[in-house]
Amino acid sequence: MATIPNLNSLRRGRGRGFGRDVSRPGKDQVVQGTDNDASVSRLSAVQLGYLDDPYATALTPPGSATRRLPIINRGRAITTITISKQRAIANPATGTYVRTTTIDQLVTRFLGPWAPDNKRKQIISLGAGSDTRVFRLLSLRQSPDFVYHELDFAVNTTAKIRAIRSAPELQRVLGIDSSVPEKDSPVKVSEAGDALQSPSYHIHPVDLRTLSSHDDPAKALPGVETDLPTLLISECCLVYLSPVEAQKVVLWGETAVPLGLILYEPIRPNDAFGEVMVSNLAAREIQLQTLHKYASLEAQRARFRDQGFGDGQAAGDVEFLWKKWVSEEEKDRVAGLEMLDEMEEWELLARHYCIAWGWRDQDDISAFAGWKTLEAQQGG
Ligand SMILES: C[S@@+](CC[C@H](N)C(=O)[O-])C[C@H]1O[C@@H](n2cnc3c(N)ncnc32)[C@H](O)[C@@H]1O
Repeated sequence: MATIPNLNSLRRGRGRGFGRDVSRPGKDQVVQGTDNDASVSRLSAVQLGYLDDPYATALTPPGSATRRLPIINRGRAITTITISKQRAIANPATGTYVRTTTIDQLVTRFLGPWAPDNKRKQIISLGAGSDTRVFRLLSLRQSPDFVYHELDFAVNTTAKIRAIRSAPELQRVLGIDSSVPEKDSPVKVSEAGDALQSPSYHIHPVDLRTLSSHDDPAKALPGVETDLPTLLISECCLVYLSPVEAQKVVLWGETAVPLGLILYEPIRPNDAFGEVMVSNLAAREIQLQTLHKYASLEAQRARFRDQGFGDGQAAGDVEFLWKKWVSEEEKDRVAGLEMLDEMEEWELLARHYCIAWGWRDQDDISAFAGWKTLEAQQGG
């Protein structure tokens, strides 16, 4: 089986004082474990035909595959509880159909159609966990016109690199050829097995809370280029940081301009469904630290304005995105996959998750031009 060369030549962050993972046992372990929810839900959605993702199996821990409820496959969710007739599904990590396809659309428009002379772009995925997006993108674009960085705690980056080492389909996408001597391979893995570097894809073991102590992203994260149009993605990640820490991560990202930001987060914690969602999470010792501060679509948009995005911000909850961004043909296809008899429940659930996106073009660079025509939701 092909393996990734384990070269000692890659210097890791440890001991060099930059953006390294200094995570703490206990609370951090619970947060790190939320990636498992995300990967299991992704695999469930793939196995049932919601998503076409040939990399989901390889990146889901063996033996953890479970079939999720239909409303979770279509939308997203967490542990089930009964409030009168309604169940608050509250899984902090589930990225499935609506969220995945919506973020895919934003990412595709940011990258633009592939062309040999495309200006390179950069994507930084915060708390990427076992996400498969980079593999899907690399397999679609003949010659990558982007560089993709994934950041997460070392325990999760190590697990991901281990999965890559044992999955030929992932290695093929990265251009790893087992017949090529290690020293000539374009893919380098750190001695500890927690960092990976290649021309188009980097995995960094880093605690996001340490990033803001470094002004220079290129020094904090090897391979980050500060002159490329850059998109930060947080799929249910910044919500685990305190509001101040989360803001510092975005401000840190500003040093690479122009900057775009996509957030996928729960909202509306103060109605009956939201309260149960919060208490379900608390039972798992999970606290979504920014949830009450950014509790509505309007609060999410204000968050972007406060962070200097001005008018370049928009948001929609999952119910809106399903209605407006998914074609009728695709809705019919998805509707035929599973019986969904909990329509009210689905809508309730879908109103409690949102995607917010913001962009800051500079000097008329049009990296985010494709976002400006997308329909966003008005109101709170
Ligand atoms: C709910 S999972 C989402 C994973 C992935 N973004 C997805 O949607 O499939 C949250 C991820 O954020 C990571 N995370 C949370 N806080 C972090 C921090 N301070 N530093 C690095 N990673 C963090 C967790 O380890 C976990 O992998």
